[in-house]
Amino acid sequence: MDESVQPNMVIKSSSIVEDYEVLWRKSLGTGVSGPVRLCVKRNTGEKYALKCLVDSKKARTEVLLHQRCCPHPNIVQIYDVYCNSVQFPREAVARSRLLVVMELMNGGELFDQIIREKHFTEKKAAAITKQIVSAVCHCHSLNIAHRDLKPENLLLKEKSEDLQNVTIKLADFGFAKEDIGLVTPQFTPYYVAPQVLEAQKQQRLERSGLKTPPGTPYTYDKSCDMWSVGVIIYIMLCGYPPFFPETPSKQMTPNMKRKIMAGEYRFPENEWSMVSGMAKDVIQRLLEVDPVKRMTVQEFIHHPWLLGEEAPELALLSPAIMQDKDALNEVMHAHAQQLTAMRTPDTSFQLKPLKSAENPILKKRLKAR
Ligand SMILES: Nc1ncnc2c1ncn2[C@@H]1O[C@H](COP(=O)(O)OP(=O)(O)OP(=O)(O)O)[C@@H](O)[C@H]1O
Repeated sequence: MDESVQPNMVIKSSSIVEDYEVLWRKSLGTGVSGPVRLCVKRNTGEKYALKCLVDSKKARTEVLLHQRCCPHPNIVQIYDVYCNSVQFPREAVARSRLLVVMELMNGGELFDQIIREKHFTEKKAAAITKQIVSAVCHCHSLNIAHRDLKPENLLLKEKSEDLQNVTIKLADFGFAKEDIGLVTPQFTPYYVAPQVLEAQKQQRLERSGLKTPPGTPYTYDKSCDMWSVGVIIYIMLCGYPPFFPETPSKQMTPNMKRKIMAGEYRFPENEWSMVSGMAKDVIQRLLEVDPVKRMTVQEFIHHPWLLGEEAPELALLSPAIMQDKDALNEVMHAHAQQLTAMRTPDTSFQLKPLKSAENPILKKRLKAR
């Protein structure tokens, strides 16, 4: 048998070069897992993007969850996956790698296109958001949280003069997670207690053979995706992020964490006076501190702002502000850091086992048992 099969995933063990010509030196972009390369299907001449991942449980989860979310018009499509032994120059030995053939996104990253826009308006920002939300809605309805929603992972199908007509797709499922709300109780911050209850309810439903209804349940990881969408909209509308450190910093400062936890951000008059109240309402609901109260994707998809009917046609200041490449890189770095912080379980909230409690009243009670 040529293929190893996991539910929803077919991995070919035949050599990729039989089917595709891989242009190993042609990098389309680089991430932590190395360059994404160009490849051409031999029997059609069609071009694709190729991501090479060292074979591991994590890599297989990435591919599996990405494939589960395909096909969708706003998610980068996976066409083929191979598991081949590959040795790159400067490597001592060959390594088993997953070679993921994806649709080619020729238009680059979303923010690079926004910078080039001559007349970027709130209406366009709403149209872009609609596509992003459609992708997120699809993932969440399958109980998959993306957890790495950042501008670098929003790719354009092709280059265009006008963002209004371009298809935007979500890429990179490297941090995606099946999210049915199974949060280990000892790592659960107190404020997410309702979702633990919800998760337990869902577990009971699943055990009894009932399927999880689409769009539910509410869970922490999904709410993080919504927070990210809020940050991305905020930046599109004004050109800078809602939360930023006073001085440039490579690390996430305690003060930054405090600001995020307290929802401490503003709508400075200079850039925001030209933005509608409806857009601000959307941002406020997405940057809501309490993940339980934060707007879900199901709620957002019906929000009138997404229709863009009442959005002003005024040219926003954001493209000009984002042209400062260093500042923009700092913005993207800060957002990536914030996402990392959100993905890390907060061990400071670990609940002590009852037996090790120092509380004298508890000790007395335990003795009396
Ligand atoms: N389908 C595609 N078509 C064209 N370019 C792509 C495609 N997928 C990825 N790229 C380019 O390659 C870059 C890295 O891709 P990707 O984010 O999937 O890799 P990664 O190693 O997981 O990165 P990260 O460091 O963001 O986790 C992207 O930012 C983009 O510029």
